[in-house]
Amino acid sequence: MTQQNSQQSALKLANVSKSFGPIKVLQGLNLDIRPGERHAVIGPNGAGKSTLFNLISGMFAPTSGDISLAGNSIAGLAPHKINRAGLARSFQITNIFHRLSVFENLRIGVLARHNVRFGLFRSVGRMRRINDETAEILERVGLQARADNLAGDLTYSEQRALEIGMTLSTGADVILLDEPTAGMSREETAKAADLIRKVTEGKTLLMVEHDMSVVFSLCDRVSVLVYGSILATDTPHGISQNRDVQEAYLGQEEA
Ligand SMILES: Nc1ncnc2c1ncn2[C@@H]1O[C@H](COP(=O)(O)OP(=O)(O)OP(=O)(O)O)[C@@H](O)[C@H]1O
Repeated sequence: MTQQNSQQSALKLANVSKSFGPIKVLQGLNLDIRPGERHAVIGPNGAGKSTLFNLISGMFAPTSGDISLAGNSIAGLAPHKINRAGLARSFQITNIFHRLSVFENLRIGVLARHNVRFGLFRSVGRMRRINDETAEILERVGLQARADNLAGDLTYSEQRALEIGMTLSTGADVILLDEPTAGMSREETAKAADLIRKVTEGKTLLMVEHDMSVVFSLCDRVSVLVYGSILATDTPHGISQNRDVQEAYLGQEEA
């Protein structure tokens, strides 16, 4: 394994542990995500994947250890501060504003990026710039035809695309996606994987994903989380050949 210092990491977790009272959910977890890579975290149910994402995005503070973004510690910061520092997360449970239009949903992130509060457009020029940037994200996630529809009226997979657009709209360099293809048909899954590949170009992606076809087609590296720590990190092919992983996780499916 190559050792990298935190300067070379887009996101780094060093010896991170998290307990809820007596329950140790994560223990001595190390993870080093390189700039520009697409990285999946896989693991059995209850392994701690959601807890891991909650720590990175600031929903919980780690009990011990450090989390850094491009070399700067973010451990224990509030979610909006972590977002400002350059990390955006989409949620496993759809987290969009159903009564706002698709365009308005995307504009929220763009406004936040420019530090503008609702209704306080100070100039026509600024408003135009914000609307132009929103339109660009709308196009990137393929929802132009739905711009004026209420987000609540979109199909499920369109809502997931909107969610991805919302993570992009804040301008973050590091994107966390929590099971972005959960609940999709095979065809929708393939489309979603293509979309994720396209929109994360030049960004760093960390995703929790159960669908191994998505992991294999999309990700540069995979980390396997078992019982609250990382069992292995490798290329998808390396992971599929790893005996420890087969025994702990994949083996169950291949048996
Ligand atoms: N707030 C909490 N208080 C107590 N225990 C918790 C809390 N949050 C999570 N846990 C426990 O931590 C363990 C890991 O949960 P977590 O949701 O992180 O796993 P996961 O890998 O995301 O699982 P799944 O794939 O089923 O979503 C579980 O045993 C869960 O019961």
